[in-house]
This record gives sequence, C-alpha cells and structure tokens, in this order.
Amino acid sequence: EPITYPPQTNLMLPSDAVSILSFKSKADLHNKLLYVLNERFDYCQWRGVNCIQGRVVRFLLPNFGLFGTFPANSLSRLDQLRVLSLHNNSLSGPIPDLSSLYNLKSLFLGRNHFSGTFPSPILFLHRLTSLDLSYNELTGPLPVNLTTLDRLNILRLEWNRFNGTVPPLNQPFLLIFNVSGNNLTGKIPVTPTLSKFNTTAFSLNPHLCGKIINKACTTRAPFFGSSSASSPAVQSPKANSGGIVALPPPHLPKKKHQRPGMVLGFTVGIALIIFSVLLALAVVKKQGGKKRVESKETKPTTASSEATNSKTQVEGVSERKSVINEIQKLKKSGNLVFVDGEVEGYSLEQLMRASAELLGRGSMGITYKAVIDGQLILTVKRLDAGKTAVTSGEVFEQHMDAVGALRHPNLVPVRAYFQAKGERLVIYDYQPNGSVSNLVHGSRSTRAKPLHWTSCLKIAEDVAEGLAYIHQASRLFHGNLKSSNVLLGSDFEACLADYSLVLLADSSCFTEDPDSLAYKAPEIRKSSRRLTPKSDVYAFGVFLLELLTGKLPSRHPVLVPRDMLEWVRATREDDGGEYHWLGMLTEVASVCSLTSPEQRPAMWQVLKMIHEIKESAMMDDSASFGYS
Ligand SMILES: Nc1ncnc2c1ncn2[C@@H]1O[C@H](COP(=O)(O)OP(=O)(O)OP(=O)(O)O)[C@@H](O)[C@H]1O
Repeated sequence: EPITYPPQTNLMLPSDAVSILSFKSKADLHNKLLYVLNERFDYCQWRGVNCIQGRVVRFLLPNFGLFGTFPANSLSRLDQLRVLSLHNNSLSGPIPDLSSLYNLKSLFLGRNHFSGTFPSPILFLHRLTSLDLSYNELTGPLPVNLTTLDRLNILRLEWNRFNGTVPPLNQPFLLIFNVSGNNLTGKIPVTPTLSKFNTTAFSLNPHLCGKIINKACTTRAPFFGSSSASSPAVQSPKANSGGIVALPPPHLPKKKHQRPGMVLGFTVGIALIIFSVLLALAVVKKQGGKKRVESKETKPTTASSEATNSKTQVEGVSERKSVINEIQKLKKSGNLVFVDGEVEGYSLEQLMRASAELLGRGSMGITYKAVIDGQLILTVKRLDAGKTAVTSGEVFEQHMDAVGALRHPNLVPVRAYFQAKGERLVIYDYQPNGSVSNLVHGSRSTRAKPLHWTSCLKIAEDVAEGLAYIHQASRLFHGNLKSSNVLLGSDFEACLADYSLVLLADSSCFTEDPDSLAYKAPEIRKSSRRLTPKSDVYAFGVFLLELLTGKLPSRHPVLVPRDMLEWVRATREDDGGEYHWLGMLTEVASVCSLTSPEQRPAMWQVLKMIHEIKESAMMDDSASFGYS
C-alpha cells in the first residue's frame, strides 16, 4: 500500500519526508502537489524537491497554485535546505519561524498573501544571500538589525505595508534592493550601500525623504504628527531617470549586413585580392619574439576576371577597385604580426592564397571569412582607415598586443594583425554557428520567437564570463557589446568578438543605427572616449533584455524596473513554469541598465548573480538546459 498524504504518524518515515508532507497538509489545500511515497526515499523525486544524500537541499515550488497557509514547524527540520522558493502562490497567514534552517542561502516568498510582521527569526540565517518577501501583506517596521544579514545580494521587500524607517543597510554586496510601495517614513540613511540605489528602489513611500531620493526632509512641529514627515515630492529629472533611458525611434537608416549565402557569389576574391597583393608585397622577416612579415608591392591578378553584368557583380567590381586603390597605397614595410605566444599554424603564403567571402560590414570596417588551403578557416577584419586614423601605428601595435594577449573560452581569439600605411587588418578565429543576433532575430521575414529562458541564461552566463574576464585580466573593456558581436562557437558556446576594437576609432565618424545606439550607456552616447567597464555592464543589461524578449534594442520601452518584468512576460508565450526565473533574469538586466554608472554592479558581481540563478535553476525539475 503506498503511503500518501496526509501522512500518518510513522516513525519509520525519513524526517524530511514528514516535514514536506506536513507542509503540504496545510499549504496545498487544492491538492496541486501529487506526492506519493512508495519507497523510503521517493520524496527526493517529488516535484520541486532536490536532495543530496537523502537530505532535502532545495524545495522549489514557484507558481504551483498553492493555496493555504505555511504551517509552523513544518519545514523547520529541513536543516540542510539551501534554497526555498514558494514564489507566486496563494499562501496566507504569517511566515513561520525558519531560524532553524541555518544553511538557507535563498528564500523566495514573494507574490503571496503572507501577513503579520516582518519574520524576524530570518535574521538568524546568517548565510542568506537572497531574501524576497515582496508583494505580500506584511506590516510593521523593518528590523534595524537587517544589517546583520551581511551576505545579502538581493533584498526585495516592495509592495507590502511596512512602516517605520529604512534601516541603515550597509551590506557591501547588496545589488538588488527594493522597498517601494510600502508606507516607510523619515530620512533614508546615507550609507554607501543605500546610496548605490536610485529613487525607484524607494518610490511610492510618500513619507520617505533625504538626499538619496532628492527630496528634502522638513522638520514639523511634533503635534502635526511624525517628525519625519517630509515636504511634497519635488524630484529632479535625475531622480526619475532610473531604468532604461528613452531611445530614439527606429527611423535612422539601418546598416546592412549581407548574409554569407547572398554574398558568396560576388565577394569570393575580394579578400583574395588583398591577400594576393600582400603576398606579392611580403618578405618574411622575424623581429624579436614576434613573427613579422614584410611585404612589397605588386599588381593584383584576379580582379578583372570575374566581371559580369549582374547588379551584384557590378557592385563587387567597384568594391574591388577601391580595395585595389587602397592596397596600392600600402607601404612596403607592412608587417603581419602574430600575437604573443601564437604558434604559426599556417604560412603567410597559405594565408595569401586563401579564398574569401564577405561576412558583413560593421562600424569599424569590413569582415571576411578566409579559408586557407580548403581547411583552416579564419576571419579577417579590415579596419576602415579613416576611422582608425586617430590611432598612431605604435599605439595600434601596443593595443593589439594587449588585446591579443587575452585568452578565454568565451572570447574569439585574435591570432594576428597587420598594419601598413592606410591599411589595418585583424585576424581572428572563425566562429561557425553565426551570431546571437541571427539566433534571436532569425531572418527578417520570420517573426522572432524569444529563446527558451534556459538558453538565455546559458548565453548570458557565457557573455558575462567573457566580459568579467576582460575587465579583470586587463585594463581593457569591450566597448561594443551587441548581439551581432556575440558569436556561437562549435559547441554553441557564446563568444565575444570585436572586443576593445572600438577604442582605436574616432567615434565621431560613426553613424550608428538605432539598435547599436541603444546599447550605449547614457554617459557615452556623445563620446566613446568615456567608455568604462560600467558601460559594458549597461550594454550587457540591454543585451539580456534582447535575449529575453526577442526584441531589437531600439524597440525596448522606457520602463521602471517594476514594470519591466510585466513587459518581458508579455513578449513571451509564458509556459507558466518560467515566471520565477524570468523575474530573476529581468532583475539582473534592470540593475545593469541603471542610468548612473556608479549604481550598476561590476561585471564580476553580475556574473555571481547569474551563477546563483543557474545554481537554483539546475535543481528545479522544470528547467531543462539547452537551446530551443
Ligand atoms: N570571428 C567571426 N566568425 C564568424 N562571423 C563573424 C566573426 N566576426 C564577425 N562575424 C560576423 O561578421 C559580420 C560582420 O561583423 P562586423 O564586426 O564587421 O560587424 P558588426 O558586428 O555587425 O558591427 P560592429 O562593427 O559594430 O561590431 C557579423 O554578422 C558578425 O556576426
């Protein structure tokens, strides 16, 4: 006979199973959880339950339609529990004492009907990194000793009925924080931690005031009520500028990227011409530890042989002519430089004989795919001479040496570079599976469907890994993160291309399309000279929203973070099981795209948040990882 809920008092049952069944007996009055125990350890297979060595470490029941109360002493014996999520159910009554769950790291109780005061026993859970009590009916003050939870990354208390003052929070790693939509009063303490957040984190608390929200605190005579009451809300435009900044409508001319299949016919030979000329120019000469190949001038050979009457071919011919003209200007002393530590896997002659195909034109120049001896495939980026003219030859060389020294599984490696008067080439590995832009937006004729959220998470993690590496391993940054610069490698891993190239260019020469512009942080819209790692973080936020919604960045609306999730959901056909995870990923995107660079997290912190989401998600039955 299977033992089913409600549990019989059975001393032979493992205590974790008893805990869960006793939770279910009060919290699942509509019997949504079909928990049956045939064998002793069956409970580890129950939906939402994850065990290590027979002990429950994760109990994840977001969006399960649970209706009832959270009974006291039900889950309190799950002392190995790391993550508890009851997010977005219909649980009511008080939150019980959970202080015995001393291993708990993440507690998600948001979007229920919990009432009563702040559950103070939580303050004993000193390992807690994420606490979400938002959208409940909790009342009373926030405990001052919330500060003792010093590992908190996420603290969400918005849309309850908390009153009293904001505690002087000082957790160094607090990245997501929100107390909006309560009834908090008085001056917000100006701690370094709280100063990182903008007005949206505190909004809709009519009696809050202070420097952080640009609202003066006025002292009133005591008989008028609370001494912490404040003057009417007068906020500076800056104070209202949290979240994504308004973007121009998409009416500017769009940069055209020609797709490989379309250009194959007329572009084979363009890069061949470059290389053929360079081959004739080249005389191999090694300098120091680097392999430098000197070139000398010769005439192009194959340029005129392919001319035909078709329009595309006419375009191809005129392009070839300009290529030839420019190449003829090359100085005889041009050098091909293999970046430090790079083993020469092919000879210059082989490279010069490579067949080539146009991949596209970007803001910095033209990109070709080159195939050496029908085997080795490389990507050659020919930089626009005018745009990089601001960078001297010496600076170009130093910069490319630094960029070429970066090596990471999520970066497309630079193998070599070349410069001679008026001509600069950068040689990368070729990435065979297209870009994330292709993956998300597909061909223009088909309506884009957003990726499965687990694919978004995987790509976001890869990109965050690559960016965090650049920021930590060097004093460089990407400067031009966008979905066409995130390429898919042979295992569909996401790899960053074009990193740190934009720093070589005169940004005033760029005529950027609305989508490229939308990735730019507000502080760098006018000048790329002010690029910082935080502008990469901003672009990452926009990129993450693009992944989640399948919408081009120029189409992202201006929203306060609170409304962002609703917009993200509206763009997707919600399968019901992804709400919780979408919410967490949208939070990351929101915090990255804050207007003020100081308020944005550093890339390593973003990566940490993504790892935590992944860690929780891996344990959730409903999450299957892979591309959809
Ligand atoms: N190493 C590579 N492997 C495969 N495809 C690549 C590689 N580098 C670039 N591409 C593809 O070539 C095309 C042109 O790239 P390019 O970098 O010139 O322009 P972009 O990325 O659209 O704009 P920007 O110059 O502003 O970065 C893009 O579709 C890009 O995805």
